Amino acid sequence: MHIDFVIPVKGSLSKGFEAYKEKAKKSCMDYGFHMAITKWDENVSREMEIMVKEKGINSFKFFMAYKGALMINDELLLEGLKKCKSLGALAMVHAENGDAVFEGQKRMIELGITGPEGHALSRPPVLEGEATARAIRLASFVNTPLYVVHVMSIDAMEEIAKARKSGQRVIGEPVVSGLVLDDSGLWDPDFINAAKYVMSPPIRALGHDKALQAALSTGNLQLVGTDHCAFNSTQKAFGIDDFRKIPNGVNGIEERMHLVWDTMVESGQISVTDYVRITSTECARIFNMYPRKGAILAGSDADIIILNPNSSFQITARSHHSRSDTNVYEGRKGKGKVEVTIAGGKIVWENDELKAVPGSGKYIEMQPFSYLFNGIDKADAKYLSSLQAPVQRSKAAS
Ligand SMILES: NC(=O)NCCC(=O)O
Ligand SMILES: [Zn+2]
Repeated sequence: MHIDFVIPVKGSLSKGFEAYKEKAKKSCMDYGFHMAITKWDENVSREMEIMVKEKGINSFKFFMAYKGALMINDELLLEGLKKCKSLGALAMVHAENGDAVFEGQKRMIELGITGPEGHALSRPPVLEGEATARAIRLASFVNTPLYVVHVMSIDAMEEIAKARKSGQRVIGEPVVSGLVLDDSGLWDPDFINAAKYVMSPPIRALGHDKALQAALSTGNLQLVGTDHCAFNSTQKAFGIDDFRKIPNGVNGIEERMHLVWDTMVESGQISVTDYVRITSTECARIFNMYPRKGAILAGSDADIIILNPNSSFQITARSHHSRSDTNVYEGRKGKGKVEVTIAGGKIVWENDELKAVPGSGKYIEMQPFSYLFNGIDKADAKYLSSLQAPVQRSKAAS
């Protein structure tokens, strides 16, 4: 199953939902949606309610970056966190300080750095760490769970680890690109090669990848996503003279299971059981689909992969199934290959051949109030009873 991000259409969540349902009609796999919240008014608040109560959406993404486009400020984030809490929906954040990124971009352009390396230089790890810390503190203030998407740096990961250690319900999701790549590709003299690595937060310098892997293996980060958002080289070339115009995003959906196995299990950093947890079970629990998804049990959906640890893979744009002409993992080889995929009890991938029928994927509704909300009401009640306020005072002037 895949959970995609819906962007509202002309500010309307319902229109966004319908547009994505339409696009998904050809889906070969089961799918669900997270919904982005990019502005705030009564209508958005009402529509969030409809999305949760009638449309099967139980998570909303707030962008703390992309100033002038998707970015929301702290006031809106607070409104969103409160609304999510009341609905039992999970608040997700794209955590970068958008105002500072804007400043960093101006700085790079003034220095004459207009190529893809300017993308990484304009939004360093400290800006990801700052926004992650801020979102965590605001979620703590509201007392609602928080999910940090595409954790790319040590700075952000350490904020999540610290909050979890203090007992806060924060989930940190690194993505495959952050786990297995470093930023050197952004300095490639060939623009198209360099531009394919542009995503946000940026792929970081060597060292962040290993630290994120370690955090996954110790449980400081909880699961691995992809943030799959592929653009071909023609689309990436929109930013040939200005890195700010390069569309953000990299591929990963086809590569995730192979690369996580090779990087985490084959290297001995995690067990096979942990591999199942960080690629499947944890996601199903967080988004309240367990045990329908994320488990092999009587009554579950029978979505299963058979991965041969002795078989090897090689990734290349020539043989991948994406329509994009580039692959950010080009040339990468490793151990552990998915040889068979079963969806809903039927074989949909075997002998390197896709047997899935377009349109056979079902929309999976996700219910609110996952396990992350257990006990939140009790903590709120405890907080209220601890206030010793309001103090009853006599109105008479002394
Ligand atoms: N990660 C990335 O660059 N994807 C595009 C949109 C987003 O920032 O989530
Ligand atoms: Zn994002």
